[in-house]
Amino acid sequence: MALVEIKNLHKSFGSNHVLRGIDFTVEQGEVVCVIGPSGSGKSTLLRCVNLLEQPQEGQVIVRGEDITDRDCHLDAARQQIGMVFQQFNLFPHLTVLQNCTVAQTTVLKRKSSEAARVARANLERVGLTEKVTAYPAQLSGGQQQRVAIARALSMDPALMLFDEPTSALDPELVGEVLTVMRKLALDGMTMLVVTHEMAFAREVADRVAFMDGGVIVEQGPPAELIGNPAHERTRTFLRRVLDPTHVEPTG
Ligand SMILES: Nc1ncnc2c1ncn2[C@@H]1O[C@H](COP(=O)(O)OP(=O)(O)OP(=O)(O)O)[C@@H](O)[C@H]1O
Repeated sequence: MALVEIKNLHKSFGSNHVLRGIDFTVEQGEVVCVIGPSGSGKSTLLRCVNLLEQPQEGQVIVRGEDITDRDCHLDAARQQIGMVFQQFNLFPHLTVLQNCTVAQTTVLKRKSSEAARVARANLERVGLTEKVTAYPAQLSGGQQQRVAIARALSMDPALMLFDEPTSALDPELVGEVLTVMRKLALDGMTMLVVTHEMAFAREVADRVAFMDGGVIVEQGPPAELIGNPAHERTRTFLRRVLDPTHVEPTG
């Protein structure tokens, strides 16, 4: 059984039909990167998987449970899914450690000593042990994003969603976040990653999906999808992102 199964997912905002029937699975331990042009619906797809958005049609099934079902226990379903956003969304008035313990104590009802132990272990995983008492404003963007990753990991998710986790970072800080993500992938974490970092997709992903116009146009192993895409839409997109100086011929 796939860890996540998405069936015929549709999502509209008013008359804007953003997701137009997505069928997609993520297997346990798999790293899947979703690439595609701006506005193609990548973030909306992740937000539907995490139920930050309610799809109008279709199902998201996590470990056999349909989390779009009204009777599903939403909090329990969400706990299985960690999400890292483009903006780090840390609480500015809480320390690094507190940012990583607050949901553990309030949502999972862990004792504060246990929450702190789990948080420290995850801060060590992202290389930030020495920053536990710092506040977000005292950290670089790359460090803040690594705290956001440690915070999500501290909830013991079955699946981690990443929505363009390096897009808000200065270029010199991108590498440290990708290194942490690469390590998680090697540790066997199941990850669904929306990214423009093609080198990461090529080197780390087990599978890459190209999304355009609210559908998955094609998907496959990175060498195939990036190296030898079947669809012209994919080739056009890849030409643009792999060679930003490329100018499409007009007329
Ligand atoms: N909460 C919302 N309300 C209204 N429209 C929305 C909302 N969220 C997304 N949209 C619209 O849905 C479409 C797809 O947006 P989405 O952010 O999913 O695309 P994307 O592929 O992630 O783009 P980008 O790479 O620029 O982040 C856009 O037209 C966007 O304006």
